[in-house]
Amino acid sequence: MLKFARAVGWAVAGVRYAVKTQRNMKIHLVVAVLVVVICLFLGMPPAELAIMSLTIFLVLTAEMFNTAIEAVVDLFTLNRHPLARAAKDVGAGAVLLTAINALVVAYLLIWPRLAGLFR
Ligand SMILES: Nc1ncnc2c1ncn2[C@@H]1O[C@H](COP(=O)(O)OP(=O)(O)OP(=O)(O)O)[C@@H](O)[C@H]1O
Repeated sequence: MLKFARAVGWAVAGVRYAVKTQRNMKIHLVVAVLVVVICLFLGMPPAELAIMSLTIFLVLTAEMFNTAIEAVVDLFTLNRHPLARAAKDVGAGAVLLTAINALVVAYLLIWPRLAGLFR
């Protein structure tokens, strides 16, 4: 049990590191809170809230992996190297894909409800 608690502590430290050091992670978190508030305000049903939750955590998780990749690359070399660039670019590309997915989901689930408010 103590071992599990310690592992959770290290995992939380990882999230704190990403939030502290990554400007994008802070932006993702602010946007996530705003989106959750909007979804609750719009009275979104549970199934759609679950999709929003998955979408939000997908972006945050991708940013965490991207941060880990950047740290490992920088640990390995601070010199310019095509493979270092590829690793960082691919990590950033993964975050971009999850962000595009988030836009699609927001367009499908939030936009119609918001538009409905002004009709
Ligand atoms: N060692 C390297 N060799 C070659 N290209 C690199 C290297 N480090 C970074 N780059 C290039 O610069 C880009 C930005 O790298 P950087 O480490 O500044 O990441 P970042 O996306 O700005 O991260 P952060 O969110 O921490 O600012 C990378 O996507 C990559 O194209």
